[in-house]
Amino acid sequence: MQILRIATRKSPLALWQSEHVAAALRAAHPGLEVTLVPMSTRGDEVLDRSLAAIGGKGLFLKELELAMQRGEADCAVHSLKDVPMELEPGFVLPAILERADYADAFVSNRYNGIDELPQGAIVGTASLRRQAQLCARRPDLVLRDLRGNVNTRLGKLDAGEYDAIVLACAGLQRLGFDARIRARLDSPQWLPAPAQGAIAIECRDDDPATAALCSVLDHAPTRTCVEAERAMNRALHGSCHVPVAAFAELRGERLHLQGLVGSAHDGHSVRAQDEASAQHAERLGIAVAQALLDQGAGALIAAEAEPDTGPFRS
Ligand SMILES: NCc1[nH]cc(CCC(=O)O)c1CC(=O)O
Repeated sequence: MQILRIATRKSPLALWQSEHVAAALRAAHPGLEVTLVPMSTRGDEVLDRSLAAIGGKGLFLKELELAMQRGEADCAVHSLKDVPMELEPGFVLPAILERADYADAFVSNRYNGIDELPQGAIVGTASLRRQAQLCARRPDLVLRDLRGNVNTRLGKLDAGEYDAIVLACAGLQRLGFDARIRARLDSPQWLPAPAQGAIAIECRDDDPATAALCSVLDHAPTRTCVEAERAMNRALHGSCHVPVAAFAELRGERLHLQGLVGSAHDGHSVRAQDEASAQHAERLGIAVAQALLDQGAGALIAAEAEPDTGPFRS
């Protein structure tokens, strides 16, 4: 019998996503045995310092990629929004699964949305992208760092450390916390991280057998959308510690992309949007990035990109 070993982080969300992929692969390939290889990564262990400061890029992937190189696992499952814009050489993404809810969630035990928060309320998020959008909408809010996995973050909210927090709807829904979503923060007023809500499978590029097994889970419309979002982020230099948001959607044959670059400090932000044929996803991403740069996005990114300035990612 053929066996496929999936390397995964150990957080509840990572395990859920890997189990989800394992079940889909078993259903697609009767007779295939699929097992999980849970691993710790540096990104999971370092919770007290800014991830950006310790070299944010790919922190959650490195150990899983080493396991694939050592032959201890065949593939790895990731939240695509945590995957660097430039994949490590020697690796490919044979499948990007159909996107779940792309939106951010407003979570609070007392308030129903951002506009209901009292003056000076404390909102927790480690994401510069979320901080920038909060600050643009409500400059009076006090933004506080919030780290840890989804369960940990909800625990800190419940302990009274924050009036509200912002998380991804997809992660909450996957873990059964739908009922905690008090408001969906939706486009066009609020934009998600590039590729938020999409799960990707990674494998070695010299392992076509694994790639072929995984590729049955690929969802072409999702791939098209996230290609545009990631191309935009890449063109902006998009490491993960800049406040960049992007959301693409297909309307028939046309692909629409909205992008935002903001400041987590003064609420200043620039936005752009454009559309193209679905075949030109990458070109569309680059065009929207250029439109953002034309409006001064470069200075916003440079201002946030100094080492040690702060938290990371979305
Ligand atoms: N930054 C961590 C992370 N990576 C992916 C998700 C959610 C699931 C997804 O976007 O697919 C989360 C949690 C969050 O942002 O609330």
